[in-house]
Amino acid sequence: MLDRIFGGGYKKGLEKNDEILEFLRKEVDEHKKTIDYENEPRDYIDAFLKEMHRREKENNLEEFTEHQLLISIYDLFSAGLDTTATTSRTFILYMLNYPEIQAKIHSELDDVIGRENSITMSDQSRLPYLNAAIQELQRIAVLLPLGVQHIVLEDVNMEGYKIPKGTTVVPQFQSVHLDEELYPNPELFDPERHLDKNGAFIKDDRIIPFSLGKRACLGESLAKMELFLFLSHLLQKFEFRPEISGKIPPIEYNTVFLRSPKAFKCCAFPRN
Ligand code: HEM
Repeated sequence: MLDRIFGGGYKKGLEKNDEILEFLRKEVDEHKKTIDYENEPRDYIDAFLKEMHRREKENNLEEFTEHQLLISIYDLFSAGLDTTATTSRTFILYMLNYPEIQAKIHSELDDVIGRENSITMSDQSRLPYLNAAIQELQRIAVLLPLGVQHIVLEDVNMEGYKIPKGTTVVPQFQSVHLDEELYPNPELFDPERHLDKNGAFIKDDRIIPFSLGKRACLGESLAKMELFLFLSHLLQKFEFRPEISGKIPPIEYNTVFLRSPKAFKCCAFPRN
């Protein structure tokens, strides 16, 4: 039935799913052969296997099963890879469309870090313009326009609306991120929105790309670190220009689960 709706895509999806799980199963089997239960875990799989091992002795595995291990690795990769990669791709697209902003980030990086020094998280507070550009990116990109569905556990009254227990709710980040009362001319990429008159970075708690609450993104701090380190290093080393001079790729998205820029080409020139 689902295949008739999705034109064969559902079956193919399930097959791909099995291939990924098989790949992960082999990794777990390799770990089982080489793990040293007495020593520090080498990685997440070791840590999980160690906990399984400890619980096996107590006959209390609960959710620490091998299936759960496979699914949680799958979750971490599927939630963690495309999200940061797509956000980075969106950033490059904006740099092509806003060369004057790219030039400002270049100049801040040159002044504060230089072109040869490696950038670490301890440099973050010294790069207010870059932080403002990343916050603006996460506002305007609206990476997950439909968030993740949740079910209301009890009756809720919200600003006069009654949401009965059991209702499925779908957060819409764009209703805040692109609200023109909060962000005049919301489609304009403008890092200056997030700087005070002295050029200091202002953190904006209304921008919530990682959602809120108990089920908010598990990888938020990792993702923020990744974005800062990837994007700062990319712009420290490269200048991004359109593939054909003057032909700037338009800001257009494909939206499935993620809002992802349509494929575009560009050139990365080393900044020597
Ligand atoms: C720019 C990067 C990212 C964005 C914008 C993002 C955004 C989100 C959002 C909106 C949710 C749904 C929260 C909810 O249900 O209300 C979520 C869930 C989740 N994210 Fe991320 N994410 C990013 C990167 C990552 C990374 C790097 C990881 C891990 C390596 C990760 C792991 C997860 C996991 C495991 C969940 C499910 C949490 C749960 O249901 O309890 N994410 N993320």
